[in-house]
Amino acid sequence: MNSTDTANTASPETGQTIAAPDQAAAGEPIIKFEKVIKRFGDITVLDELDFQVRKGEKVTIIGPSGSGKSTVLRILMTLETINDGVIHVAGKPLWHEEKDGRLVPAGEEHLREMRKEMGMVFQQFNLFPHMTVRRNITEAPVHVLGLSKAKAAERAEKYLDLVGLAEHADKFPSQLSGGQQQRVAIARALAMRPNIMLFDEPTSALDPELVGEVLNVIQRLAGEHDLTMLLVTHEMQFAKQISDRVCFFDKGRIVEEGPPEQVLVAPHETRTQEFLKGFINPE
Ligand SMILES: Nc1ncnc2c1ncn2[C@@H]1O[C@H](COP(=O)(O)OP(=O)(O)OP(=O)(O)O)[C@@H](O)[C@H]1O
Repeated sequence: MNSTDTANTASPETGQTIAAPDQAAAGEPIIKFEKVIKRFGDITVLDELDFQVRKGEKVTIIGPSGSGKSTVLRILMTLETINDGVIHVAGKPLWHEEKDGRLVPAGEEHLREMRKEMGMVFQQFNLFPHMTVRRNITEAPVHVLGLSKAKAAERAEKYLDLVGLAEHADKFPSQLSGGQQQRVAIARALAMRPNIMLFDEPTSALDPELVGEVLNVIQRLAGEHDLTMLLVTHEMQFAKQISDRVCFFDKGRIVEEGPPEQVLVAPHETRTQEFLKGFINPE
């Protein structure tokens, strides 16, 4: 199928036929959710979600517990499937692939390729405890990207330096503070050179005095013009500083979105106003 063709597609889970959008047209957003439905049992977590992120944009998702924020990131990272709808990442369907001119549910190889677009930083760091910091960072570049050990080690050094941990390469995660572990996790994600970085409440497992060092690293990354960032956080002041756009999620839909000065400081929607009452005003 060329870039102007359209085709009918089967939903990855239901097999239902859905219309396929145009591929990779110029100026397309790097992330595009179209009428995405995600259910866990009887609960509809994403309810026909339409959501887009442009290349290089820094977008923060806020919202009450259970509103589907983490699910959006986990679906992008292919850790959760979708029940219906279509997602495009970098102009390609994420959960579908082309076969004989039709979009069909994606196979493992397609998902593996698509994952290379994204790096994710989790709440709980998720480092390999039995590997040194260096090995945590070189593992995927060697085994997934096929880099030589020497090249991967060079990369690890570069990104450890970026997160201010160059001298800790030979330590094990248990020898580091939570803030340092999270910075290693950021270096590990960056070492795959993703176009998109996903952050899922990266500071919520940290003691308050360790939050700043992680936010500083993320803030520095936000200065990277080409890196697209999608961040779930409850750090409203931080969201205000780094975001081009803030999306307020509730019950699997975007209730309000716009520049941080609007959504976080002078929200239009009552639900956004109610939610933000629980936080210190980020003005
Ligand atoms: N693997 C799963 N199995 C069953 N239910 C799940 C699963 N993952 C998430 N859920 C449910 O989906 C809903 C949305 O979860 P999600 O983690 O996306 O919310 P969230 O907005 O990120 O919330 P929080 O701020 O508490 O992390 C919740 O009701 C949650 O219990």
